[in-house]
Amino acid sequence: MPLQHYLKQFFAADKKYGSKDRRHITHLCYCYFRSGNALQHLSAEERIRISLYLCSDTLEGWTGLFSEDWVTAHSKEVAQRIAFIQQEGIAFQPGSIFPWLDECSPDMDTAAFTQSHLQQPLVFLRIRPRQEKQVLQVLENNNIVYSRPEQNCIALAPGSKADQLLQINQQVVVQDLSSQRIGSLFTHIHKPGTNQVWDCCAASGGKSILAYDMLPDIRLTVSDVRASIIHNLKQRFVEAGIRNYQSFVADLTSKAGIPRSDMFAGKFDVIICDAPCSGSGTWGRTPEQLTFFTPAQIQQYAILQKQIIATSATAVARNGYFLYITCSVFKKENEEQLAYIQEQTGMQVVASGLYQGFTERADTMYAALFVKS
Ligand SMILES: C[S@@+](CC[C@H](N)C(=O)[O-])C[C@H]1O[C@@H](n2cnc3c(N)ncnc32)[C@H](O)[C@@H]1O
Repeated sequence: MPLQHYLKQFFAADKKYGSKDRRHITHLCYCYFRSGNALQHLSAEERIRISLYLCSDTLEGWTGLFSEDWVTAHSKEVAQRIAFIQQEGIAFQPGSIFPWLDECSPDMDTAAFTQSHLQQPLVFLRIRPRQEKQVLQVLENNNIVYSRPEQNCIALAPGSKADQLLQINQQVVVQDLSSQRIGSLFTHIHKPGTNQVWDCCAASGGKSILAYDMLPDIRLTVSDVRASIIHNLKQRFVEAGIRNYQSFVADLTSKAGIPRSDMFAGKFDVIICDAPCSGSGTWGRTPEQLTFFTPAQIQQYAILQKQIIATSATAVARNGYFLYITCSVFKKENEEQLAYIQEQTGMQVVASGLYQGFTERADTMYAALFVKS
């Protein structure tokens, strides 16, 4: 169970905690998990205290937990906070926060990646076409502090109220920076006429809305193994103004899972395969995974991904495109799947790479775009 849901249930079951208590307990639990596997030799209390020191940009409200020299030495820079606690004799190796570095994509800056878990990622919004002026006006009128890492991207501090002031899905979509950058791969797609696009692991449609906003003349088909998430997608599409699309529920581990699979062969100009994965590029948002993840899961995901690829890739039309995406940092789910797709389908790589969002307090993702010439 995600920590967020666990805490919600915990607070609902015991009403004695006021809103400030809930906020503080939540913060301490998240700090505790952010240190991953690095401070496991300490007692829980001490681990919470040291993690709090490492993860906080400011000790305001918490100074009573630390001696005066610790408070004075506290820096805004994570690297300096790490250096200080090491100098104080606490055995802390940032590399142990995330102990599966050998499994990671070779291109990754592993030192920066492990350290990034000590900081909560930002919230990113994607401005939808023709909404920029109104969106910026709302942010300015409400004195919201933001930055723009990309023309259509708004980066906000966690807990910012901006999403309550804007029309979500209509004016902006909540979408991580790396997902937004993956959208630029759609600029490689050149095809006259209608683009038949199948988002085959659609969840609530984040990538579908991105494709809708970026590809001209698009006809969407969406599916997922979970009926409940397709229900959410339909609601979201209403808000996003997407009307003409087909949807169905399908388990793509085998062709038998697709209704009328014979109708699908070679039908789609673009297939988006945003596959189920370990999510290891997003653990800055769910740091409890650093404690509960077991490496055997990497292989399980890799098998599931291969099955989904094998089923969905047969539906790519001649001169069509296949976009494989994960939010994982593991090479078994990324580069090794690229090799598998090439080998199994003969499709050619147009572009591929790891989107190292952790350098900008965003998620890390992998994408590979193929063409079937
Ligand atoms: C990474 S999420 C997709 C996120 C989505 N594209 C977005 O942008 O919001 C992967 C999705 O794959 C779905 N999935 C898992 N196993 C599947 C299977 N066997 N067949 C089809 N979809 C599956 C999950 O239900 C999940 O919604």
